[in-house]
Amino acid sequence: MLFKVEMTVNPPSHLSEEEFNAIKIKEKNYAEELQREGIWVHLWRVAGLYANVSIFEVRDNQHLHDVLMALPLYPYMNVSVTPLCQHPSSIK
Ligand SMILES: O=C(O)C[C@H]1C=CC(=O)O1
Repeated sequence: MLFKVEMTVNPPSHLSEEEFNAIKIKEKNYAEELQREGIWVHLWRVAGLYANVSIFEVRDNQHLHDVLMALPLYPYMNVSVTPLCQHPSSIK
């Protein structure tokens, strides 16, 4: 199942720069692992914003939920999920 996921990061004011950077390193490692596994299929920065537009390929809704809940930055993000299906004019 394919989903478009939009994430906007809201850096917390109660963490030091070092504490937040440590979370960002964990997030980067997890994001790279999910990309290597073929789960995080596309990851695009939204120009001018601390936000991304992503495509996830997962087994089911529960799988997507588990993947998103495990994001180290999840507590500091607004996340929006849109289910995708085949476009009738797509040649893929
Ligand atoms: O920077 C972001 O958009 C948030 C998040 C997504 C991947 C990653 O490494 O951090």
